[in-house]
Amino acid sequence: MEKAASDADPSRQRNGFVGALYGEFTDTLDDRVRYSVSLTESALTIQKISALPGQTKVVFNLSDCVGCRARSGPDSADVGAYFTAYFYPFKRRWMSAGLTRQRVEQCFRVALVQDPLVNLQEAERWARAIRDASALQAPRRDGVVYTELQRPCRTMILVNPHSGRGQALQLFTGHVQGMLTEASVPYTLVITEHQNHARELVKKADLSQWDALVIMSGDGLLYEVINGLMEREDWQEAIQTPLGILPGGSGNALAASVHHYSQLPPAWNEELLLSCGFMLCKGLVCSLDLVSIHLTSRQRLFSFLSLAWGFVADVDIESEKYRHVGAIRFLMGTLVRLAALRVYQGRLAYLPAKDAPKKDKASTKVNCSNTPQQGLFCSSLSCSLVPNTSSKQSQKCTNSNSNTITNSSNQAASKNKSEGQSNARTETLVDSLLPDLDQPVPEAWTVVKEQDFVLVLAVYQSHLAEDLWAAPSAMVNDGLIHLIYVTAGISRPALLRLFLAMEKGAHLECGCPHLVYQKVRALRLEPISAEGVITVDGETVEYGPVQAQIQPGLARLISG
Ligand SMILES: Nc1ncnc2c1ncn2[C@@H]1O[C@H](COP(=O)(O)OP(=O)(O)OP(=O)(O)O)[C@@H](O)[C@H]1O
Repeated sequence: MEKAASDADPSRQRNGFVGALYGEFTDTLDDRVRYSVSLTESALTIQKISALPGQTKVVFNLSDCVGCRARSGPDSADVGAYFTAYFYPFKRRWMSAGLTRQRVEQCFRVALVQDPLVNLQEAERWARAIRDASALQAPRRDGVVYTELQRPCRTMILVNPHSGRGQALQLFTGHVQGMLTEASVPYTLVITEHQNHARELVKKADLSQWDALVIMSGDGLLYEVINGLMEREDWQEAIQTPLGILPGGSGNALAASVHHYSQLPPAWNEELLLSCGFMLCKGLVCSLDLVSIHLTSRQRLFSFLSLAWGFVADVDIESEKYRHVGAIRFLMGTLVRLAALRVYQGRLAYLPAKDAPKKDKASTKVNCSNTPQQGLFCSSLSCSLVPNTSSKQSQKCTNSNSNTITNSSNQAASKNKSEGQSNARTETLVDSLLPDLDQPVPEAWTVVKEQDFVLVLAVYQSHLAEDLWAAPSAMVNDGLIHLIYVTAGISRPALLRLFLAMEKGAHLECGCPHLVYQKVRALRLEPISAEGVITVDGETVEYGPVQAQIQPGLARLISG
């Protein structure tokens, strides 16, 4: 029998949570087993009544709860009603070390009176109170600014049925669908039919119908969605649509990064999927850095993960044929490419981030003392908005592979002139740190002396794949491009050691003289080698000169 429900007492309201609840309910299978159940703003405590001495109560943190649902009895003979709370607390893995989220449900029978409707109302009251309290108890990290997803969150879930080992749809139905139902997240499943299907769809979609766009695939599908959103006339608003990631690919770099940011023990495969599903149900949203990438044909792309050239890009593309083996495809690709190790010739320059170390053994910092470049070291949003008619858009491409990286003091500065101009209807995002691709880089940039590389990798999330912790200090919105390059001369064993160390994020501490790591805000790469592969977020793009700049916090990501 319920003893003290205080939902009407406003003095007990805090942060939207309405008072504590206490009740006594029976077991769903055995009426003789009774439980006392109490709900506070942070926990649900359950104790068996007349428990034997030594039997302790069970406490569930509401930060682990995704939802609670009420229902009436299965048939008219049962006057009782039921409510079930769904938790995903950390538990020790079966047969292996470490902790992982595991599903636990707690179901109670409410039979206060003989009137089934009254019992149902009581069950619903409990379910609502548990849901409301749980929504306020999402696991948050200190120092991260979150907003909360709209509730109920109308979610479009895009699934690429061919991603990874071709099991994304089965993984969704097996591991995520039930969780979303438990969390009362209404969703519409869209199964992509071809490449660029998702891109075209989000480009034309009525986004007022959706509170979140979630991708159940590898990183390639999210890349499509982000670029589709940025191609819209209303891109400024569109790119604010919260994005979510559920790992269904073979790399799953963003999913691994998001899991890592939430400071949880490492997780792979289905455990990683469960973790990302849990974050989706909890519905916290933070900002996500994007990187604006300019190709030689003037095409502009938006990237959330990486820009790669050389070894990493080759392995990514060449290992596509091993995708049926899952994440291990990268190791197989690495071994194959190591056997045929290549040197890639090109020029590299970058704009160091303000707090980057001043000295870099492998780089030449060009004197910039007499040029007013402060504007280039923006610590906040380094973009501006100009009408679509901007001359930048209409300029003809005169660039080629023979372009030479040199420094110039006036290029980016002249770009800054356009800052502040805007047109409410069609605005274009301007990359104020970047000169035109056919112009020299500004003087504040560092031009790398070496021209023989094994790899150049710009990454803006912590992970490049589930087991490749490429940029250990990277955060979802740190406003930084983490530039890693390896110069020619590295031995095969040393390169293999680097990749093996990357599994634990230890490659930067290997003391490898060929590896350089820099935090930057913009970069330019000009391949000299006639043939090669450049990838953006794991997708092949046009080969040739390319430059990029960070656009801090341009998008929004469901995170934890
Ligand atoms: N139905 C589809 N048929 C064929 N290609 C698709 C389809 N849906 C999406 N694609 C494309 O497939 C490519 C790979 O998708 P995605 O990166 O999401 O999966 P993946 O390559 O298996 O994952 P990962 O990048 O983690 O290895 C992307 O270029 C995407 O645009």
